[in-house]
Amino acid sequence: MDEKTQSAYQEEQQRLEAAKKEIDRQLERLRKVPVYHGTDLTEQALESVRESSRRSLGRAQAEPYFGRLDFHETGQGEPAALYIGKVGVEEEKTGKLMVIDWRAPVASLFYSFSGGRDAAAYESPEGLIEGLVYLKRNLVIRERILQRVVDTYDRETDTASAGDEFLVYRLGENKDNKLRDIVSTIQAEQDRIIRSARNTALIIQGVAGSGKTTVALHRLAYLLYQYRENVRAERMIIFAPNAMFLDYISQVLPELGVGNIQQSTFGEWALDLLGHEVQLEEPAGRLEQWFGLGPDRPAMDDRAPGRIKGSDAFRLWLDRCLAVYEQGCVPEAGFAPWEGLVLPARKVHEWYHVENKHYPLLKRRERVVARIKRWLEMEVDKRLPHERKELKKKASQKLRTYLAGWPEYTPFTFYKELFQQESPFFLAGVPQDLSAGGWPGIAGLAEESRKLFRRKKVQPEDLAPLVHLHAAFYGITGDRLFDHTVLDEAQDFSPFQVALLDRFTKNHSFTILGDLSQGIHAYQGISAWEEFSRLFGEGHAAYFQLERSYRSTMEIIHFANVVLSRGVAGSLLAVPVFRSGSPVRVIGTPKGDREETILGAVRRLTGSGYQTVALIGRTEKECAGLEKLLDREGIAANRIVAGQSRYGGGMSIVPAYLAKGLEFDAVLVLDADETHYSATAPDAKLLYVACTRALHELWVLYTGNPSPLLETEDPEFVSTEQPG
Ligand SMILES: Nc1ncnc2c1ncn2[C@@H]1O[C@H](COP(=O)(O)OP(=O)(O)OP(=O)(O)O)[C@@H](O)[C@H]1O
Repeated sequence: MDEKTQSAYQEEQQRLEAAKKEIDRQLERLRKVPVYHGTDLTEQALESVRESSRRSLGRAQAEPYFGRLDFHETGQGEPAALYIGKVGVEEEKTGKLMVIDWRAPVASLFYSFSGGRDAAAYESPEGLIEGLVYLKRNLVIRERILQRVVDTYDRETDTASAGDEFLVYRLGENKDNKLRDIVSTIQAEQDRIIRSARNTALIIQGVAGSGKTTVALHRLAYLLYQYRENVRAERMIIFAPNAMFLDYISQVLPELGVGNIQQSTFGEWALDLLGHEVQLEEPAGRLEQWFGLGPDRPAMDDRAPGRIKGSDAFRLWLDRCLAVYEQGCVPEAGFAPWEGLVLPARKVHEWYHVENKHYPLLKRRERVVARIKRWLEMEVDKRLPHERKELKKKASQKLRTYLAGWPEYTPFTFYKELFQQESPFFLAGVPQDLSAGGWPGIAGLAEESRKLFRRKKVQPEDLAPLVHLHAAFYGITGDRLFDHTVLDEAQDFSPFQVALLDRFTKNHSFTILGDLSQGIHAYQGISAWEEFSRLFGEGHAAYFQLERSYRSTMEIIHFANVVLSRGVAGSLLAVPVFRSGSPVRVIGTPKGDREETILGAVRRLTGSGYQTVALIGRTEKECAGLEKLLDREGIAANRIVAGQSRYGGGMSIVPAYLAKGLEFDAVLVLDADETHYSATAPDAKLLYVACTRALHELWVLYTGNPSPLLETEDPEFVSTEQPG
């Protein structure tokens, strides 16, 4: 350690001792105050403030801060040393900020400043604040002990070289089985997204490992801090592809001190809203259909049911059907409860189409029916008392018949009817362009849907239409509205889903993140982000692109980029952080040696001290075979299957299509031959997903001929030697 570093270390050591003392003292004092359980409202409010302080200080105790920025604000006395941590802490006596919350405006400088003698600036509620940065320092404190002091900028020497070095040090660490917060190393391009204004739909295209999921979670924490008067955690929601992924990311928000944010899959949310009127068809068969091998795989193009039912055109078609229903649902004839009396159709139409126009469809029906009943009662009352009983009986029978011509649909019964060729809505609603071949598969699709609906089952792509109908029939109540909505793996969402969620989200407040290159569910997702941005209308959406990848070593990223570019022309390629590791190993073996090679590779990787290792197969069946193989050798592994809700970590066996979003210290991709991964876009995306799950080490195994997507030539990044 040179002299300068030593003195910096000592200075920080002293400062840390003082900070710990102050935090401990405050916490001790607060813990001594008995917890108030009474009913006095003022006392309750005070208790809630104390409880929140106890929690914050408790979190600050182990790691009070992670960064320091010496900033001299223009026009102010002296440079101030600002310490930045996960929670803000005030010095009790002076009220001075001892630690600044990472989300505070001034802390943004810590992330955006990348060196240079020029003035730096940050946005504050009072306007733009300018000044000079003298020092930017990263501090690693673990369990109250100062472990590292790294200056990433020093004005004296005007150096800003160590920024990446510190990041690379953090990235080089092994991962346990959960995603973690990144507050100490948020990058400037990520920070811009995190701190973007609330009332815009952010669409973030980011390469694999660019921190999209992590950034979205940090953004939630930021919004809760910055707009605490207007947004509530329980009114925010994260939609993720499956329950296991939600489990995998479940640590980040608590680490950031945020609780109570709703987390769901789109399916769960929709089924709940529909009161479980329908059930989802088991996903396994569908996944097998799309991710199986052989010639029966359907084309992932616009003819896929998910693309049709998820399109905006389908939503517009539904709206036309609803309009047809709305126009024609009130019976043509008037209501005649008994001979000589008629409630003219004109009157009922007026009640429905004019007076109650602003109510949702079924609410309107309810109100008009109640009105007819009131009218009837008044008419009965006008008659002689001894006639009334008989007339009432007759009238209710007539009313039943009258209302039978005005059916009370549920979202599902209405939707079901749209798929019947003879339905008036189906015929009246199908737009010309569709029947003229806009949706070539529509007839087959309708037939498939009819079969499924008979069993009261639906596919995922039916859920957005059903919720759309639900909203038209019953409206959207205030308690269903979100202050902010996050869509992770958004490339797998349909335009219909996004347009629908926009109705449930206040002020287009969205964070939509994904990667088109990982769009392996192209049978339901999108092929360009404009499919979403145009839904929000001019000025309501902003687009960001993240190109740097933080997860994997340079060698792995280089290798994965080749896979992608060989299958998908013109795709956005990841730029690695300068972190070098071992070359990717591409190992070809004769068929008879496959099992031995796999076992050898597994033993080598698990013996290398990695905490998480994944064997990524192509199909569910092949993964089951791998599980058996390891089991026979007494090697413990968790096989990941569709629909599971927990992520176990350690050694995993997983089909590539379920590995999306996850990451592992080391990855072994199996069966990367020409049959399993051909030079097509869907296969390239799948193999790209598999390869980009690896942080530090990637091995790719094949028997027979290698996949044409594999790079086997470049010795700088790839080794084809058999491991000794
Ligand atoms: N600024 C950063 N500092 C440290 N680590 C980072 C940073 N940004 C991202 N990472 C790490 O990179 C990895 C990838 O992050 P994340 O899973 O959020 O990326 P992603 O873009 O959602 O990936 P994918 O699309 O491949 O699922 C994680 O381990 C995360 O902690």
